[in-house]
Amino acid sequence: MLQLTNVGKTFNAKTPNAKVALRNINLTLEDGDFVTIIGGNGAGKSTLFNAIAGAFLCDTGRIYLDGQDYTFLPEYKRARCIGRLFQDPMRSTAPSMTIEENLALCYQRGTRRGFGIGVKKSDVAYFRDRLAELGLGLEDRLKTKMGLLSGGQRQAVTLLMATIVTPRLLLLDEHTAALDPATAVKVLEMTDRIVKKDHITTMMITHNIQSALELGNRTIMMDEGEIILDLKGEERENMTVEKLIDMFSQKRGKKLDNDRMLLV
Ligand SMILES: Nc1ncnc2c1ncn2[C@@H]1O[C@H](COP(=O)(O)OP(=O)(O)OP(=O)(O)O)[C@@H](O)[C@H]1O
Repeated sequence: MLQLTNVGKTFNAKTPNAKVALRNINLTLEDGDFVTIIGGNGAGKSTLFNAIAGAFLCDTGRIYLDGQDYTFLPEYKRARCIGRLFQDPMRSTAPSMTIEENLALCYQRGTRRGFGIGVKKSDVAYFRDRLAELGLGLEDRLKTKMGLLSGGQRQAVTLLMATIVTPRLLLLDEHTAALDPATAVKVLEMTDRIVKKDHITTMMITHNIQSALELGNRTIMMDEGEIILDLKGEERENMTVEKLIDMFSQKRGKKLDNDRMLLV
């Protein structure tokens, strides 16, 4: 379970450039919740992920994951339990290392077998099986360097790397936004399959409102550092993109503004 209480963050505090990026965020996720997150430009979505992952310490509030207080834990320690994917698939991988070496690094980190890029023979069969599940034929390319893969293939392997040891929390920051539409659909299907199979508590930022309403079991909308809508159950099932945009305008007295947002 993830719990955020009164989390706040202001960048450049006490300067003319002060920017309140998170305002008093209160949020509880149950185990296995899959929450999609939408919001306009600068709403605070990535900052929320940075706060949870420990890219900086928050000014106020506390963060708990599975009962452990993460508030002051350094980022590298949180990374042992929090998987994170970014828009750029290369960000979390070593391009000059092979698929199996990249997977081995993540697998070893989880099982505390020490570091180094040695790949255990006994693990190779497991990697092959997990890669086969992706349905991209990558199980026969274990020795291919990550840098030679297409964007979609890389993101699929990155997803596997982040989940090869089941994380307590998975943060997906527009992880399909840089892919062509057909590949994005494939990677989203993979994501859904893995998250459901391993019952992973997941948060996914997306600029596609339709897929935000279709994937997962809950949708949060942010604006100006606040959570302004939290949809689940029947209300979410009956929600449409048009209704959501209307709700935003009514609540905030302005139009939803995101140059990358897909409104249809
Ligand atoms: N390191 C930083 N220093 C100063 N301001 C920052 C920093 N990181 C984020 N901000 C500001 O905080 C606000 C929230 O940014 P954030 O990146 O979280 O928005 P977002 O919802 O992810 O937006 P987008 O969809 O445009 O990526 C923005 O005004 C942004 O300029």
